[in-house]
Amino acid sequence: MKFFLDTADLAEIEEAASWGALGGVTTNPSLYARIGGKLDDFHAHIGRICEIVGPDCPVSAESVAMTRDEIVADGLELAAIAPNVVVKVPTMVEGLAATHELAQRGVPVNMTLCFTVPQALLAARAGARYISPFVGRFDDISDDGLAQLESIVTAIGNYDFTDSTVNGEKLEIIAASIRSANHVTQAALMGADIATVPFGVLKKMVQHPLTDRGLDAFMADWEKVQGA
Ligand SMILES: O=P(O)(O)OC[C@H]1O[C@](O)(CO)[C@@H](O)[C@@H]1O
Repeated sequence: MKFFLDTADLAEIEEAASWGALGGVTTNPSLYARIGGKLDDFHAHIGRICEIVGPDCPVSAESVAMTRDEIVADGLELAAIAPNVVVKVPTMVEGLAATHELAQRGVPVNMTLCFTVPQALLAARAGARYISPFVGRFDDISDDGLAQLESIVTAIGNYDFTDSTVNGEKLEIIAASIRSANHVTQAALMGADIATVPFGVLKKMVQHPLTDRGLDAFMADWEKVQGA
């Protein structure tokens, strides 16, 4: 499993990148609004993220257009920011058509707001590079987000999907809307390719009380050795 950071916050991205386990970044309009982002700085901000993570880490930037032609135009502009930009497109009819065209023009697409197996299969058929099923938002409405993710992982895994770009990259599933380290564990066990996690969850993934307790004991014993 690869880990993407789900944030538009440059300090969080810099910190997570320094840990050496960061595989990419996902942003969305809400995350950009959360850091006080301004419309006319959006492209430059995505460029800064791409620079921090380097060319091997995909950075998802979302189109906010609603028609296929506008999404394609938007997507081409976003893709021109840096070679590692992935255009995020909502799973809807106009989004499918735009994904198909963008992929054929060599632009990798991450289909977002994906909740069901039929949506995921259509996104895959349209040529998406990534599909982002949301886990936490199902939990928010008293449904089982992990069970929904598992259905999508199983259904997509029944076929051999590649995206529609020239090189035909393997389609990857991004477990999105992740709320806890346990979401990550379960997503990995069911074989999701990627988890995109908020920085708070990434920090929790490193922690365990037995690690803390063991470290305290080792440090205390080492003090004894030094005093002997
Ligand atoms: O439910 P949340 O925590 O807002 O997460 C929404 C998800 O949507 C995405 O835009 C999907 O890629 C991610 O950025 C995020 O994981």
